[in-house]
Amino acid sequence: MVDVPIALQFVSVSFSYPALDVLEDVSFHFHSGEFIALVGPNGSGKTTLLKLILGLEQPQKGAITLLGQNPKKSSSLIGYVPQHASYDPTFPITVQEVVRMGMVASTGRGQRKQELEQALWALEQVELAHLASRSYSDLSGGQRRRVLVARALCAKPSMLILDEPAANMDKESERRLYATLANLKGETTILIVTHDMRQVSDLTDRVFCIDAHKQGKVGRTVVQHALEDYEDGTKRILHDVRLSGDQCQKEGLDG
Ligand SMILES: Nc1ncnc2c1ncn2[C@@H]1O[C@H](COP(=O)(O)OP(=O)(O)OP(=O)(O)O)[C@@H](O)[C@H]1O
Repeated sequence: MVDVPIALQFVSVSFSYPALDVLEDVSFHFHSGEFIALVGPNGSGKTTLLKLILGLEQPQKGAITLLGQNPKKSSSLIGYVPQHASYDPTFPITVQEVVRMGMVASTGRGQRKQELEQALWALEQVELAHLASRSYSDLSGGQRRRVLVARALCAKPSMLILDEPAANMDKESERRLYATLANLKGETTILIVTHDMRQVSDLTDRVFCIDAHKQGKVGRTVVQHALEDYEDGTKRILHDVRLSGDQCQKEGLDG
């Protein structure tokens, strides 16, 4: 496992908006193939951290490496599943067409057949291939979220980032979504961002919390906490057990 490459690394990163220090002296990393949860209370800086990962904002201090490069260069290797995707319900678009949007940048004309096959493959991953020709607006909220996962998977990303994936979902939709993610675990690096500070999915290898400020600092930092298995199949975040943000779960994985 020593050779598993680092997927994302923050080294002493600080970021402020003009009148607000959000993140200060943040260092953590995780490896390819890991299933990572990033949690933080409302307003703590989760979206800001995602923007930094996706290269949409630049840190004032420190360095971020995503898949071995500056995030601006590697963000095309990321499949991003937003919390909400705005759409016009009167616009007649099928499920398959929504999924194919995930490939707009990667394929040119004349590759329609390959695009269709890839879209179908992505829909199979989320167990919705049977709805490929259905209108997107006819789907339930939970099904739409899984279509967005398929859209992100379509371009075969190296890392999947999901923002509050189970927000407003019923239990059954949530179970199906996590069953999809369980199938992807290990093959794709997965980062899930949520504001639930108590627990994470049992698929989670490690959890990073956007936490209180380090002494003498104004912005928040990121701390790795230990996890404990709950009886209901989730994992509880042990806030009183802090691990170094650079401590890997597996012996010998570090570096
Ligand atoms: N463009 C901006 N300019 C100035 N301040 C901002 C900007 N975007 C966010 N903030 C502030 O930065 C802090 C962190 O915001 P951010 O959206 O990253 O938090 P969050 O953890 O994603 O919150 P939530 O869970 O509510 O979505 C908040 O205090 C927010 O008001």
